[in-house]
Amino acid sequence: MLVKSAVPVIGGSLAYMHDPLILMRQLYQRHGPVAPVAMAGPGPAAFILGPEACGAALQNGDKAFVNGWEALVGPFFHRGLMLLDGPEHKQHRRILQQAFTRERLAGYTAALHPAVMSELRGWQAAERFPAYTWLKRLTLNLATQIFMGGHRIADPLELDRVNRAFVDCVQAAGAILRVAVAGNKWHRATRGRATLERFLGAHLPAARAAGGDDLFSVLTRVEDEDGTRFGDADVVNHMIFLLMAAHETTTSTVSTAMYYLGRHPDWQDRVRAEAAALGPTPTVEQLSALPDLDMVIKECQRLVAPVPVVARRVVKDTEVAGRHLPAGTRAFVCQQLSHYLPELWTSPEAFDPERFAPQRCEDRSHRFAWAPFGGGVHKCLGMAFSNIEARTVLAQVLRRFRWSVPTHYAPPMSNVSLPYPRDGLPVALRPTAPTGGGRPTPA
Ligand code: HEM
Repeated sequence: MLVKSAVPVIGGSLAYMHDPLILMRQLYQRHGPVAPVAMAGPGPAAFILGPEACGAALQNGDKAFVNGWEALVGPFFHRGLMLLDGPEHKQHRRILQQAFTRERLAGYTAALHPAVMSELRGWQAAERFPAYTWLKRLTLNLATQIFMGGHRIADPLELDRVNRAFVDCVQAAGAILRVAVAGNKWHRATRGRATLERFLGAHLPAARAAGGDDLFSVLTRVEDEDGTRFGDADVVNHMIFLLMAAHETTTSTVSTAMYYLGRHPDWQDRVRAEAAALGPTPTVEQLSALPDLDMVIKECQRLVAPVPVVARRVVKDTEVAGRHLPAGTRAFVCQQLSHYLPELWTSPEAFDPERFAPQRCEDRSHRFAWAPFGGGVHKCLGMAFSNIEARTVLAQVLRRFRWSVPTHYAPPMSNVSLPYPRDGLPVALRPTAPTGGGRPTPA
């Protein structure tokens, strides 16, 4: 029986929050690719470990798995694409894909440049510049501009309220107390979700009429090959989920890159040279052809996967890697462990972007050796957009600043929901061309 040999009850959740990688390694050593684990929540739970088992669960050959996100983020990201299953998921994905074509990407990218430039004007040289805190603010403001059309639809005060409501929804995903009690995270998120629904609902007719290139406008008119479009409620639900899916993950990638580039000035100089060769408003094609930056970003997503685990629920008895998984099991697919397995990667703890170079291709050691964007029918729909956004932000930061972190500094990570540096990632930030200093105060 799966739960019998589980690590002590609540042990799994606490051990995960302490250090997910240590927990995954221990379970893999003790149990192999399917490990029972006691995680907070109803019913038995198992970690799916190693590339073979992760691949099998993600590809879901016998349709035994459905998404398991509802209990974790469901109330606030209700009916987002990742929370749908079966034919309904397939149909919504088909329509949503039309919002992420190469042509649309070019439109979003053109809007990204001025927005990033304007955000970076607030960055100033400092000995302890909290890079993560500022990146988070930057990507949130980018989402408001690129996704919602920004100041076209609302004044800055209203947009601030919307941003706060959105942050409240995201924070509830990691709440320990998962019921609303006046003033707690769950309560704030419940109000936040209502604010977002009201805001987007009120602006939807204008977004439809505007026919603009921002994601909100685009979602009101995209259709699949049969001409099926989203209803108003679906547009709102997808917008709220997309804001969440895009924000934390891209922030994590860029912040991890700032950390490792701060520790490795040789790599920082290499990628700065690539960024410097770009014009101020590079196209999607130009941003896609930056081999050093590409390797750095992949390496950062390997070392700190923005989504270390994806959640599934077993709906009929099945087998993974020869191990029985009964219906009702909550399955956590741990792609982060695969990123550190010594049988797949040379010196997996080391920052070594060239492992992705054509002559080494360590990521091809197994189809699921490197899987920060998941796999199967739920594979990330925003992968291309996120790559362009991360490259745009990093290229602009590299052109304006150089930075470093102390030799033995490693950021203390929070793993309550998606991983982030609890100390805001302080870096010593200097302009590439000296223009004076100042002490930053993020809002
Ligand atoms: C570094 C950045 C990102 C990472 C690492 C990431 C990772 C992931 C992962 C692992 C999944 C699969 C979840 C599952 O299988 O249950 C996923 C799904 C998804 N992501 Fe991303 N994501 C990123 C950025 C984005 C962005 C920028 C967007 C949108 C603009 C986005 C939109 C989505 C959507 C819509 C899904 C659901 C796909 C489906 O269920 O069919 N993601 N993402």
